[in-house]
Amino acid sequence: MLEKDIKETFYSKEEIHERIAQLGKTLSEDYKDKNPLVVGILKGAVPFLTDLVREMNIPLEMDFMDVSSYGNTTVSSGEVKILKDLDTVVENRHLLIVEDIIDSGRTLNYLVNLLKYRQASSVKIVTLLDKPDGRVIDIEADYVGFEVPNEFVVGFGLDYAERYRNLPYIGVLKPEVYEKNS
Ligand SMILES: O=P(O)(O)OC[C@H]1O[C@H](OP(=O)(O)OP(=O)(O)O)[C@H](O)[C@@H]1O
Ligand code: HPA
Ligand SMILES: [Mg+2]
Repeated sequence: MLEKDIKETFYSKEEIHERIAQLGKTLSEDYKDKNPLVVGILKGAVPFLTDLVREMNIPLEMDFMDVSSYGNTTVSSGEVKILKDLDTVVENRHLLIVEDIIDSGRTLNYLVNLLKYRQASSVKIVTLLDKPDGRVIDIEADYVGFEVPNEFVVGFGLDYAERYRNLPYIGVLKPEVYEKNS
């Protein structure tokens, strides 16, 4: 059903699960005595976060924020809005922001500045995907799953017009899918 809209697969289900297991192991070592607050950015980070925390065999807490800069398009508007804030006080906490992708860098730049301003002890980023050629703001993740080329990718949390988040792998859509929508 969903497969018929996909032109090419970049990372398979198996490759993604293997990489998440490695990241979880590294993070378990780096955060073992820190009781980190794992901050998931809705909605794209949900599939990655739920798999990642189950590979982290240490005490941790979770909270979620919803910010938006894309709406239903493939181009960032440049403006970041908070749609849902954290419930947790972050002062003196070690924060690990979990994202599905860093593209322009605007979302994460905004979030890192905000959470540092709120006096977190440390703020680090783990992202499933990094699209370095999309960058408009100079920001890097501390932990990266995979690099992707400068194309609009979907799957494993990443959407096009709210669809394809439940695809269990990462790929690109056939051009006619966009044509149907425009
Ligand atoms: O580096 P950037 O150019 O800022 O892009 C990355 C952000 O954009 C997407 O979120 P979006 O705002 O589309 O919300 P969603 O996660 O609900 O799809 C993605 O999940 C990242 O949060
Ligand atoms: O390539 C992308 N795909 C889906 N959502 C995104 N948000 C930023 N970049 C992307
Ligand atoms: Mg999106």
